[in-house]
Amino acid sequence: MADEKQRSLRLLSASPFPLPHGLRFSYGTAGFRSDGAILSSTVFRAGIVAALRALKRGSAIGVMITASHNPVADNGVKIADPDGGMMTQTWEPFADALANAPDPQTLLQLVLEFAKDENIPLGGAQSAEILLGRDTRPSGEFLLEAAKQGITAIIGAATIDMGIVTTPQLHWMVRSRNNGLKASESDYFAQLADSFRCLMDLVPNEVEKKGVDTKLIVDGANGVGGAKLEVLKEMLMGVEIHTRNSGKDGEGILNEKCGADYVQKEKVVPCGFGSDDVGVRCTSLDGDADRLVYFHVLSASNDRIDLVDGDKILSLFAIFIKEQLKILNDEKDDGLKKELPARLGIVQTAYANGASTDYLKQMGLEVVSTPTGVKYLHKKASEYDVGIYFEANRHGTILFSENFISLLESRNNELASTSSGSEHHKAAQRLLAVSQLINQAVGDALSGLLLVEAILQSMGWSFKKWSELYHDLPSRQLKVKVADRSAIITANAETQVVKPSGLQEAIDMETAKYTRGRCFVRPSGTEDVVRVYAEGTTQEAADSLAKSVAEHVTRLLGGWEQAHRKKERSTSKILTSTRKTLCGSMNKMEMLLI
Ligand SMILES: CC(=O)N[C@H]1[C@@H](OP(=O)(O)O)O[C@H](CO)[C@@H](O)[C@@H]1O
Ligand SMILES: [Mg+2]
Repeated sequence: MADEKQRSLRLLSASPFPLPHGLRFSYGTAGFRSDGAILSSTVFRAGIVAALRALKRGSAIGVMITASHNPVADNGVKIADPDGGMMTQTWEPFADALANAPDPQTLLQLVLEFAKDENIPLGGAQSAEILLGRDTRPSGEFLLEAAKQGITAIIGAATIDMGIVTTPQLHWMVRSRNNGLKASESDYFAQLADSFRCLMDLVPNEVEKKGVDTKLIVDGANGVGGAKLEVLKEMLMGVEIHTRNSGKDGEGILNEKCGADYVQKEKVVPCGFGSDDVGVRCTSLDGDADRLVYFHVLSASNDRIDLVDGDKILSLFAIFIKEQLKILNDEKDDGLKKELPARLGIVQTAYANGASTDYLKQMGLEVVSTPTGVKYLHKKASEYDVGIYFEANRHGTILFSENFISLLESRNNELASTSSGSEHHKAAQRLLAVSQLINQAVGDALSGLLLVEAILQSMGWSFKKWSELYHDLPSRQLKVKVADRSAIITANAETQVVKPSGLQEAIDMETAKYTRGRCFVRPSGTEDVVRVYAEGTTQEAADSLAKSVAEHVTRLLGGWEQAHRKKERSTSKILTSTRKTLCGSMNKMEMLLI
């Protein structure tokens, strides 16, 4: 045992991936993210964190190499906890410290101290599994190897390479494996296809007779989602899926002028779509297929779209779930009044369009707000029997509590024997199918789009009807580059600035100039920018509110333009020299692998 421990420590201190000089890495909104060329040390160290987490929890942990909607040259790494959710925030400071340890000795010291504090057995007495996945980025292959080396530097930790997968697939696999369920990619596809079929079988006859448009064109962002959908669609009935920008045969560049982030932010058609698609239901995934937005191409003569974003997808899901719960608890059908208590909660962030929040509240739903990032929304949603969360950019899912599912299952069994085929029974079956279809680990564009399709067909809704549920308030998002975005500290789910002083007062003063104006600023967790969001009753109002607040941000935090340019120059020098070192390491590693 002592020898094993010695070996582990030797591996750690011989870290083959030096920290790029002068850079700092931070476990942001969705893990570490940066230029893929400078991430190997970070990914190696994230591998160590994942291995320690797996040993601590005695369960499988996930490591996903992706930078989602970012440009193709970027990459990132995030860790999935045993339940398939994001790694607990309490470990983020350790992940940050490890990622920035200046030399192997400090790295080793940090690992030893942390393992001691957390009672993590180092020495091989306990074993642990880490599931690894990556998206289609070219730097992914090398970074995956860096992660493997970090993981296996901790004796007892073993890697299982799941290959190229979507982020939600990897999270789903971790969750399923830890729940003792089948967890391969084909199991994932089978679960989605089965539960989708179940929902389609339950489409009311009168709606089916009327006929609903079944054609859907999917923009795969030239990423992993398009290719996976090609496989999945072969297993589906009742929906006619056409994929574009699926990234095969060098079709296009990842996320470039396509994908959910582009479509949602630019509000224009993605590349590969045009006049032939006017009036057809279209959807865009992002680069790692955990986001999705729907749209209609409005006219053959320009690139404008009618966008249905996360807020409206959330509203559609909320209407459907609320309706099924109502039917289930409705006395009329068979006199079998048995209340199935279900606390339904809707979780949004400050980026949710104000019109959506008003709409959901008018429907009598409980709506709460959290800071940006799935980790906050997911945690909040899990406090409900049924919690639906979405970011406006469409990161989200529906969570069902274990207690609710077990009550629902027994209710379903009871109804199957007493009133099979009744409306109560169908509602119970639909809710169970939704809980199987929608990814319980994390937001998932593939399962999300199948649920949207099934609900539209169940309710007999056209895209137009859905899109006209409510009218978004005009909004504008701006990015402001400042020398140090961490100088902004926010409170109240990021709607108020606490520091620097004077900024919130300036925002309040500008906002007061507009009817129904709303504006907030926060430092991005994934890009080196401060984000400004503004809403108003007209586009001009939203634009001008955002612009004037952006000027205050620059006034109070800027003035460091020069410093920023200096920083960029030195970063680009670092990047060039790191790329050279990296090529050396890659060659060395290839030799090692051979
Ligand atoms: C306004 C916005 O779109 N923010 C995005 C973006 O976070 P920022 O911290 O704002 O950079 O990336 C996150 C991870 O993908 C996503 O969760 C979030 O919604
Ligand atoms: Mg993503």
